[in-house]
Amino acid sequence: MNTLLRIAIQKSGRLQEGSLELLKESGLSISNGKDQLKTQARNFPVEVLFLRDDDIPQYVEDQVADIGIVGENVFAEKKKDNRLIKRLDFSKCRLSMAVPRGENYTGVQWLQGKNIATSYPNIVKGFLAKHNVEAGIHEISGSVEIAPGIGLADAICDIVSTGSTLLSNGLQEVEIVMQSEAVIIASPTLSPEKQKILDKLLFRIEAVKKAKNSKYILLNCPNESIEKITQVIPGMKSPTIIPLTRAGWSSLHSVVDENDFWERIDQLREFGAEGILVVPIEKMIV
Ligand SMILES: Nc1ncnc2c1ncn2[C@@H]1O[C@H](COP(=O)(O)OP(=O)(O)OP(=O)(O)O)[C@@H](O)[C@H]1O
Ligand SMILES: O=P(O)(O)OC[C@H]1O[C@H](OP(=O)(O)OP(=O)(O)O)[C@H](O)[C@@H]1O
Ligand SMILES: [Mg+2]
Repeated sequence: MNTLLRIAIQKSGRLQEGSLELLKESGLSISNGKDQLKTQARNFPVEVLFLRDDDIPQYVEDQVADIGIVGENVFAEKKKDNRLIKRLDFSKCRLSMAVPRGENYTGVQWLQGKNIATSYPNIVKGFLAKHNVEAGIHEISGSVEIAPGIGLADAICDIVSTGSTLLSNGLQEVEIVMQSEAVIIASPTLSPEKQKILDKLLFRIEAVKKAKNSKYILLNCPNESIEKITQVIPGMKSPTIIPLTRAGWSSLHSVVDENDFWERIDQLREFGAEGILVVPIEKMIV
């Protein structure tokens, strides 16, 4: 029988779309019917399991799944026998402490002797121990932000992204406990056949991730600026230079990092670049 790598992803929720999109952009042809909990890629030796995200670390530890995509917060909370093998740049959020607005929060010591509602008791325990604070932990599985308002707790520790849930529940964020994003976790041991499939998949994922963080850039510039512009956008090896029919001018093609994109554009314009075109890159193999 042919070996299949089993990948567990969230059935529905905040991670589902990003996880499926990543696998599809990596060239895997996957059909996901509404109530389908298991499917095999048509063109790659992979089987996808659709599960509750909280259960994924256990499935990976038990080797029911070989790898899984979860939030780093869930990986840290569950403390299962999993390896974190790749950060994926989506579902970015933070796990934060929040207290009712209007409370005079003076620092972590404020939490001493208080009650904290959270779905992440292990992470909160670790945070409190690190700061030598003793507090009660009230574990609830959802709608955590409601807890102070109904007298269930003095503070909460939950996921924050835009902060709008905190705002609409009259809470203020006071401590960032951890930053999180979607990650790939793997069981500690994989057979050589499965490891080979995983390596192939990780290579593709890296190409997709790099492409998302980069843009292809084309511009026209006077020949005397080529050297300076090359220093600003060196590209993968070096830019491509194509002479224009207009004497003394060239077209320069390169790759630019999404993160410092606007800064680079300003520098390029200073050096006389004109007709700048910026286009997305679909895959990038270095
Ligand atoms: N507002 C947000 N912005 C960005 N990422 C988020 C946000 N909320 C949650 N996440 C990330 O997505 C993960 C899944 O969140 P979701 O709310 O879908 O979980 P859930 O309700 O526990 O789902 P399930 O039904 O699978 O148990 C979280 O563990 C976190 O890493
Ligand atoms: O800072 P914000 O942008 O408001 O996001 C934070 C909220 O997002 C998540 O809940 P979600 O909306 O996924 O609903 P859930 O309670 O069903 O998990 C999380 O549990 C927070 O409540
Ligand atoms: Mg869950």
